[in-house]
Amino acid sequence: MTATLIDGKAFAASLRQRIATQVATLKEKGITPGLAVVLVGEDPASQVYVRSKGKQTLEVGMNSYEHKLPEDTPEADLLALIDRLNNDPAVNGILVQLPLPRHMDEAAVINAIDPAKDVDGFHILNVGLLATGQKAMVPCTPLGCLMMLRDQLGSLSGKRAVVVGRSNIVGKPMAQLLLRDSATVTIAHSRTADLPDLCRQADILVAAVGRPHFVQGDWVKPGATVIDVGINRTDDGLVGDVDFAAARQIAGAITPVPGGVGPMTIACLLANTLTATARANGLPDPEGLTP
Ligand SMILES: Nc1nc2c(c(=O)[nH]1)N[C@@H](CN(C=O)c1ccc(C(=O)N[C@@H](CCC(=O)O)C(=O)O)cc1)CN2
Repeated sequence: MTATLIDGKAFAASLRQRIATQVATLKEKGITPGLAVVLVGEDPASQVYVRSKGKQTLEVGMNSYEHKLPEDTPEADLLALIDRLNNDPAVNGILVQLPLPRHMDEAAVINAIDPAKDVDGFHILNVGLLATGQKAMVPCTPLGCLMMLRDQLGSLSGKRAVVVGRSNIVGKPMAQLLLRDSATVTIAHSRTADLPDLCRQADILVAAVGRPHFVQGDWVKPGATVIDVGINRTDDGLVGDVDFAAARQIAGAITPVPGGVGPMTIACLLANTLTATARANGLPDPEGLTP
């Protein structure tokens, strides 16, 4: 038996459709959500992502503001731009595309963003709110994974989840979200002892280590749901962190790369922008877009 494919591209398209409907309702009230995306430098992948973000923002009816700065921009100039965006009432969401050039202090830049406009959910305040189970802005990639998991499995309560990867952007917030849904969560990484054995106990296996085909097929528990967050450019093209061909023979359901988690990242960015806009205007959180 081969696993069910979790189609992130289709899921993201239907999520964007729901967001567009809710944006139209807001616009009837005279409110148009605005998302500002800042790109520093010319990293080719980042340029593609920023272009997609701008295009999809406009497609759902929001205003898009793009700021492209040269690679050698002084950090002070970036911080001054963030300050302007923090104080601009037309801007509800601010995102600084990562990675930043090496001369910049990523944490200082992220923490300069107004937490209420931090649609990436990377600000230290949002990290703390999520960790303590309070209303936060939630990082887009883990939020997208959670939506797909809930859709696939219904309740996550009592499931054993293993998250392979401990990054601030994916691994740690993913674990927080799974825990919030009452899964039993282990965060593992490349130095975890007996990692294959640990993964074989997982009903939900999330791979976010950034190493091509790191998770082998025989690490997967029969019937498990496998979420592959990896985006690795190799000579064989774009591949995930999971050996997809082998894992799909054993898993119950699995996300492909490309076409799995990736498209959900941008759809959830739009969802977060809508949420930030609603909160800024004293409205209830939009239906089905927050954890
Ligand atoms: N400020 C941020 N920076 C970065 C984030 C982020 O969430 N916030 N995440 C990644 C890059 N990223 C969005 O910015 C992103 C990555 C991948 C995709 C995607 O749709 N991938 C496609 C394949 C596209 C391709 O060919 O490259 C897929 O998986 O199907 C969207 C967004 C790092 N930086």
